[in-house]
Amino acid sequence: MASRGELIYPEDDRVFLKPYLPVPDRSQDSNVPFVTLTFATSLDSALSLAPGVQTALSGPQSKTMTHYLRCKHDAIMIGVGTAIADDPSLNCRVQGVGGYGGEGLTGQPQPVVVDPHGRWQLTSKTKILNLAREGRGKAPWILTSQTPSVENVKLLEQVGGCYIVLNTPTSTSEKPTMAWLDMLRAVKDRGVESIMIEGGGVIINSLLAADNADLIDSVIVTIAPTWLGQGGVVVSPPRTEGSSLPVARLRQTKWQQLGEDVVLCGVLKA
Ligand SMILES: NC(=O)c1ccc[n+]([C@@H]2O[C@H](COP(=O)([O-])OP(=O)(O)OC[C@H]3O[C@@H](n4cnc5c(N)ncnc54)[C@H](O)[C@@H]3O)[C@@H](O)[C@H]2O)c1
Ligand SMILES: Nc1nc(=O)c(N)c(NC[C@H](O)[C@H](O)[C@H](O)COP(=O)(O)O)[nH]1
Repeated sequence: MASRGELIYPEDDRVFLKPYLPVPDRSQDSNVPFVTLTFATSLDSALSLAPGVQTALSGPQSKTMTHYLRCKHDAIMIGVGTAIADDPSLNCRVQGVGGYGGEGLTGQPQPVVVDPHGRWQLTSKTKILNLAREGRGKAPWILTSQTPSVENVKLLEQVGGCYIVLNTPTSTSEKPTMAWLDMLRAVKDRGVESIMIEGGGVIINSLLAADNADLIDSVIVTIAPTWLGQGGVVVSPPRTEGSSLPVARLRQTKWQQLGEDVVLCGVLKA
């Protein structure tokens, strides 16, 4: 019996997800990891009420599914917008899969934050650093394209995290500047065989865009029965200029009701 606050993911539900999970050794010949794109969305395709606002969409069952997914991947990636908005933990909190609360770090995903322009100011109160200090999650890697601040490096390295500086051309504007292939190769070079990419909007929309969608192996979306309304952070990837075709379509789809939500799984590759 689980005590209060513990998450449990039933065996039957695990079977449903299996075809979409990373296959051991599958990507050994590849120079990028197995990529699962996963997020929770409203009926109007919103991830949150507004940029910078953390918005609970998943109910308890689908939230547990997300945590189970975390333990099935070597790494978990978010954008700096999400890091700043959510002050996330990025650990797996499902009972019995290892890693949380005294079982060491086995089974915990490596958090990776995409922060090309060094927007994320770490402090002694940053949740993920404290969790790493307490052995309840791994210390993050931060992918950046510019030299990080001395203060941030110190706080990060104290708990075992690091910056990974990618030598891609930078711009002075706050526009994404790092190529997906370079980011995924960088983590693969450090031993990551599988990664789940959780968001937010800029991350998801740029990954789903035509040039990058081939990098995605699986898509697992939680759809919550709610409309967040206009002004939210929306999943709606850009269409190739001049094209009147849809950006992407899922194949091999399966749907599962989890509590009041539905979980949609599929693949993008033919
Ligand atoms: N519902 C969900 O599943 C879910 C998941 C994640 C985040 N969220 C929410 O989404 C919101 C944040 O979304 P957002 O769009 O503002 O931020 P984001 O997390 O997508 O981060 C955006 C930033 O990440 C960097 N970035 C993204 N793609 C990049 C690329 N290809 N190359 C280089 N840098 C890149 C850039 O600095 C960009 O400004 C928050 O409100 C958060 O709570 C919801
Ligand atoms: N599955 C899911 N359902 C949601 O309703 C929601 N808001 C998110 N958001 C995704 C986001 O990437 C992380 O859930 C947060 O950044 C917080 O992560 P923690 O729980 O603190 O580890 N994800």
